[in-house]
Amino acid sequence: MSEAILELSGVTKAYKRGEAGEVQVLRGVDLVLKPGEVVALVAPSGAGKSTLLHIAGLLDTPDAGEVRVGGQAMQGRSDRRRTAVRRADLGFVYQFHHLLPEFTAAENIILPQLANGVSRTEAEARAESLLARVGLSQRMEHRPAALSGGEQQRVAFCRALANSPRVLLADEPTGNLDPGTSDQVFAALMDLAAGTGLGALIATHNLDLAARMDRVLRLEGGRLVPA
Ligand SMILES: Nc1ncnc2c1ncn2[C@@H]1O[C@H](COP(=O)(O)OP(=O)(O)OP(=O)(O)O)[C@@H](O)[C@H]1O
Repeated sequence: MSEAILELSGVTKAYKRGEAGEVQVLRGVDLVLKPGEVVALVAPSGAGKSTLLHIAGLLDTPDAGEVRVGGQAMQGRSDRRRTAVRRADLGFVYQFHHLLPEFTAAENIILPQLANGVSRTEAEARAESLLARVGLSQRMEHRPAALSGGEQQRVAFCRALANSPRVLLADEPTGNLDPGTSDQVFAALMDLAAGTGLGALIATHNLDLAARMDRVLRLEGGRLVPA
């Protein structure tokens, strides 16, 4: 549908495995993500979730098939164009958040905005507002090492949303958190997503969490099927 913010069709991907030939990980993945939809991606370890998220996030290219972001086909686009779309339209959260340790929580959210051409004043205001939405106003000037795991992960969500992406892609974002903290981070995500039209594709092994999202898709035999 034209209103899709992220669309994958017939996406395939294989990796070479030395002498042993190749492993076909994705065999025709179809996905339509609409604005405001939060979709869980579940699959056993090794099924290809990270591969799929990397392709959806324009960090890797499929062997065949199409990826569209905001209706724009990405196939055959230059690296420069793909990077521009990735910066403007996509946000990422990883299990291990990769916050920059030498910078404060606020700076971690400000820097990606400066890289995207936003003025410092605007970037600071956005960082402040995002951190306030996840209850971290009092932690803005702390460095990651002075924050708890849940706090760091909330900062990572804010950073992913710093440039107001259309789509958030998250790989096991609550995997290293205890259940209470994981709930807290998830609630923060839903709060941030609500009303902004942000769509999210979230890989998780946590089936309780998955069940609270709008839809659950399972990666099975290299394809996505409703769970
Ligand atoms: N660069 C690569 N070269 C060769 N094989 C790879 C490469 N990346 C991934 N694979 C293989 O592709 C398959 C899918 O890997 P992927 O990391 O996408 O799975 P996953 O579902 O994210 O797993 P997990 O839940 O354990 O993170 C695995 O068999 C993996 O070994």
